[in-house]
Amino acid sequence: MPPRFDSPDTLPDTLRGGVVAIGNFDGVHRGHQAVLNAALRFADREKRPALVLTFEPHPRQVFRPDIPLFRITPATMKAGILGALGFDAVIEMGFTLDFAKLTADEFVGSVIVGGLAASRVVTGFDFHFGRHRQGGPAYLMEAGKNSGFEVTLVDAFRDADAEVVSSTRIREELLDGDIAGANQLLGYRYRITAEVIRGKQLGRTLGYPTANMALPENAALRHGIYAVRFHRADGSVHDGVASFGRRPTVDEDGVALLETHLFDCSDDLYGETCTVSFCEFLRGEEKFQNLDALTAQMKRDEAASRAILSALRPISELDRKLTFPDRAG
Ligand SMILES: Cc1cc2nc3c(=O)[nH]c(=O)nc-3n(C[C@H](O)[C@H](O)[C@H](O)COP(=O)(O)O)c2cc1C
Ligand SMILES: Nc1ncnc2c1ncn2[C@@H]1O[C@H](COP(=O)(O)OP(=O)(O)O)[C@@H](O)[C@H]1O
Repeated sequence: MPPRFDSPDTLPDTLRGGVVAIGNFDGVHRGHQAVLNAALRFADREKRPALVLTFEPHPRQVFRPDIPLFRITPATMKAGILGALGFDAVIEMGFTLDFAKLTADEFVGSVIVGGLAASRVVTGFDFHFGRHRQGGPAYLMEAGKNSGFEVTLVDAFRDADAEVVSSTRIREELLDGDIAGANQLLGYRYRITAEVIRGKQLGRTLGYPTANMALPENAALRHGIYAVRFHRADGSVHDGVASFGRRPTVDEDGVALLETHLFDCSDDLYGETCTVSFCEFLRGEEKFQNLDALTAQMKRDEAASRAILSALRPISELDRKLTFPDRAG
């Protein structure tokens, strides 16, 4: 995890004067990675620290608090992924309605020049900042000339079908259960981090103990069964099969839970913060007539998941670092 700051004003001198990628980067998807990798290359070439300036909470949550935003990458996960990409620090600038009132000039003066003393700013083609989104790409280029920092604007990144990769598309695919599609756009396997909580203690009696996690209420992931890799706090990785949903067979009106059965672990996981990497969608959630029918299906799910996971390969260098940390090197 790289160091995280809540304001550029608290940066140590060693991290000032860097190459700074600016954006919300929810998901850190392939489009974001095009911007982020450009910043990393410049930082490497120019022997300067590589930083990300992002905003917390997500500005959309501040402007539209009535519409809960499903974050693909909450702040801590985002910082972890940025660290895996190679960034030296992440600045998670507090975003408030007052902060949003800064003019583009004030933002450049107090944040880019004052706080960060940026040598170069790298953003996407459509990044706007300052009151009423008044500062766009042309404004930023001009400000860079006047204030002495370089500006790099990175074009929209498109997938193989020439469609722009976006967080909105990824949210739609997660809701559809198209994990393979979402993973392709992310450039790594979609992951969720949460604490393991207690459930009904029924799983163990079925021969399928499951590590239960509560997800945010608005987690827009399709209910169903998934082949997953499970990352424990000690860094160990375990293959497993997970169910996300309301468990209609055993729980009439329960809340949706993510429950993972690990194939090769019998430890007590309660209270541990763990991460689940989603590798493939197996089937939708069903209501079974009895527990025998459910466990018979769970056995088939386990077999399907084992077959998929035994042949699983990284889809990128980033995915190798995140999903296959034990096979690094
Ligand atoms: C591989 C797998 C598949 C599952 N499929 C279903 C399902 O289709 N329908 C359902 O109601 N519950 C399903 N479940 C959830 C089980 O009902 C649940 O894990 C079990 O009741 C244990 O609950 P507990 O962890 O609270 O003890 C599934 C769980 C696993 C691990
Ligand atoms: N192979 C395993 N996979 C998942 N959890 C396991 C495993 N072996 C032991 N456990 C432990 O058992 C708990 C799950 O047992 P279970 O009977 O399903 O209870 P609960 O309803 O609280 O989830 C997990 O939270 C974990 O602490």
